[in-house]
Amino acid sequence: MGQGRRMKKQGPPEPLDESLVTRKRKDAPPAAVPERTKRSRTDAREKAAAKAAPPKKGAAANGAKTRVNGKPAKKFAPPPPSDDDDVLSDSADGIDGLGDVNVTGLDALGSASEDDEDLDMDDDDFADSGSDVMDSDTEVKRNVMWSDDEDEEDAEEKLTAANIEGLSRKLDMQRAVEEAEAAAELEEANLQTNIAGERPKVLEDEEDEEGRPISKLVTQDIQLLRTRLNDTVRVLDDFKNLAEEGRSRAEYRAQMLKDICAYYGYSEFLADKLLNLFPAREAFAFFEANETPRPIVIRTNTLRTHRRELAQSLINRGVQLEPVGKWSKVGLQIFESQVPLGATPEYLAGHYILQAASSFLPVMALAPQENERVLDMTAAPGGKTTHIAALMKNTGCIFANDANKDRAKGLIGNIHRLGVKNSIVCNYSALEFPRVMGGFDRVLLDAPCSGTGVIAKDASVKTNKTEADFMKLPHLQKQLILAAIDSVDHHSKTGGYIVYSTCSVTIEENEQVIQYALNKRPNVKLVEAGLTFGKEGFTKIGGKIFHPSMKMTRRYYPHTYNVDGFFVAKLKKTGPTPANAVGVNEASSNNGKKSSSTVVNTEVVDKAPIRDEDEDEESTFGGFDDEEDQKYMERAQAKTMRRKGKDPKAVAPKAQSNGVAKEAKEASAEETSLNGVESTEKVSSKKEKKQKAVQEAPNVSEAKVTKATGTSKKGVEVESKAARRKSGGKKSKAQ
Ligand SMILES: C[S@@+](CC[C@H](N)C(=O)[O-])C[C@H]1O[C@@H](n2cnc3c(N)ncnc32)[C@H](O)[C@@H]1O
Repeated sequence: MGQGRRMKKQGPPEPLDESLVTRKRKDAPPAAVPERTKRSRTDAREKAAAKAAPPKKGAAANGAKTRVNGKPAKKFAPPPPSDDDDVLSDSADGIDGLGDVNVTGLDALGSASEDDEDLDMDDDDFADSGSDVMDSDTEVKRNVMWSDDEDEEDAEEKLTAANIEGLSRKLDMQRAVEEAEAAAELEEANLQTNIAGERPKVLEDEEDEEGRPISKLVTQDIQLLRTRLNDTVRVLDDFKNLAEEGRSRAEYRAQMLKDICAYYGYSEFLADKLLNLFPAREAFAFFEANETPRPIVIRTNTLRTHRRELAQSLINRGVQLEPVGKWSKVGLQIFESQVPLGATPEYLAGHYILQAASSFLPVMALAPQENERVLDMTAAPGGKTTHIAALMKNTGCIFANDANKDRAKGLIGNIHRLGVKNSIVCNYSALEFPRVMGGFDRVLLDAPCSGTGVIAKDASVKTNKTEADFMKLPHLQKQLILAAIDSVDHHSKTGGYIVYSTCSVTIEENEQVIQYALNKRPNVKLVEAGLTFGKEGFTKIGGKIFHPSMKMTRRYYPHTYNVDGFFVAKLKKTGPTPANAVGVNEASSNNGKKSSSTVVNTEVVDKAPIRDEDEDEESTFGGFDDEEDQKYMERAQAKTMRRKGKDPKAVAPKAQSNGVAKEAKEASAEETSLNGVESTEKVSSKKEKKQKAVQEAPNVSEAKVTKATGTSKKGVEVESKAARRKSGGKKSKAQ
């Protein structure tokens, strides 16, 4: 961390200090340069670093040291195995941040939050956020922060004198450094900012064959490059007054893109994609924030301890910490540690897990209740599964699934260490759900993604993502979200929710996936995620228009909340998936192999009850008995008719059996059109009756019961199965 960088808390930002808006990062004191240069991938920056940077104090690349503003780096043991891993790639462990505790210091550029509604959403949050919490009324604030989730008795306790002293010292130092930095930056900014009214000369006169300005700075002077970036941003901010005559906005944007690639080391493809997300100034802040790691955060495992107890134990070991913010009851932000956080007795005893703050958010949105059945579709290494278990107080049942066996081992390790007792680990492609199992009260889909929200953790994302990735990943994400929706029981008395999250900020992986789900599944709607901060999802961007309810989704950025970039959406399932809906896996591949379930296009599995059949039953099941099926179908039809007030005996048996599929279709259509509580009850009782009929039927095996339920529910499926039976085909595994 460079000198002068401010230790900033995670969560909603403190109100902006307008006087700082003109501060420029380019003017940061020299010590800050190597910090940025550390992540540079360009020759230019390496050269500049060699020229300008003093030798680095305490490299943080291995995440082995924690240090606080200007303090000498303290020895810090290597991090523990990944607890929190939100990127598909294994390299992006949530604990990379064990390196420098750092902040973006981007309030100077922070126009991002100026229009953020959340600014006035929860005043309390702001009371806690910001680096100035430890001023003279530190203790008062601290008590406020601690008291929200713990016993009153606890709330009255004080932190140990040692910790308070340590924190006070640290804050004094921070404040001094910050003030000096602010003064220096302002002074330099005044010097360097063009004289009022003068238009900065940003664009080169020479042009390439496509008419774009040719930059001569890239390999020459990193500081000048940064100055030009600053100036370009200023021009784009106030184009009318600052642009050179005859120059277009596109020219300045092209210049900015080029300079961002050169300065931060992005591929042009990705830089362009990210640049498109924000206005110029905010984009600059975003790129800049990706150059510094997010603060280290641990999540208290409330299955084993309380946050206060944990904090006290760690303080006694020389860890300086604070509650992460009022928005979380379990997070602790680590400022400095004398001990390896991944090897303390508390860690080994499962009292906490190292987890990025933003990873708390999807689980908070999911809000699992005690005694529910929850599916965590992509669970490894288990940061969120174990959080879900804690919120459920180890009751109910969590199915923690991951397609990657090796990663599932880490998941099992965390489950054991944290004392989770209500979880079953499975190793399926999530695309196989709900065929594997359905009827969940809630499903979390923390989807594999490109990791554009965690570039600070994994700088390789800057260059290794291609256009193909942004086609393949969204494709998978779209299939996964359909599987997630179809796995939820819309009858659930307590739930019926799906949470979709990614640690990416791209539109393709977020809003577009949700829009796809809304299009393909009319039986879901977006609902408020219940998170106290976060920017609204886009309803309109770059010519794309999304459903107005998309604003209920939440976006998180490093530069606005000092957390990893994240996206969270919460959906409520309001009815069964229509039988004619597009099935999961249609034309999709599963790890390169065509999924077995592609066989039946019409089969959209959406079943509330869990299938009882297991592998053995599946393999020994010898096919359907037409006669027996006939009896069952007649019985089911009779029930349906009685329910509708008709007398089944008044209808000829042949007509009855012929009418089965039609009735089933009608019932399905009826269910589909139902909405809201009242209708959910109707559907529920209908389904219960169906199930009862099935259970009452003599000589019907468990396997058949499930099949039969499915048959009566899905007319289309009846037809395709009947057709297969007629052609003599045996039941395939895919069925
Ligand atoms: C973002 S990480 C999940 C992080 C996890 N939720 C946590 O909090 O620790 C995405 C996970 O999805 C898994 N995955 C990728 N494709 C999958 C699929 N088709 N089915 C199930 N899991 C998959 C990856 O192995 C990876 O562990």
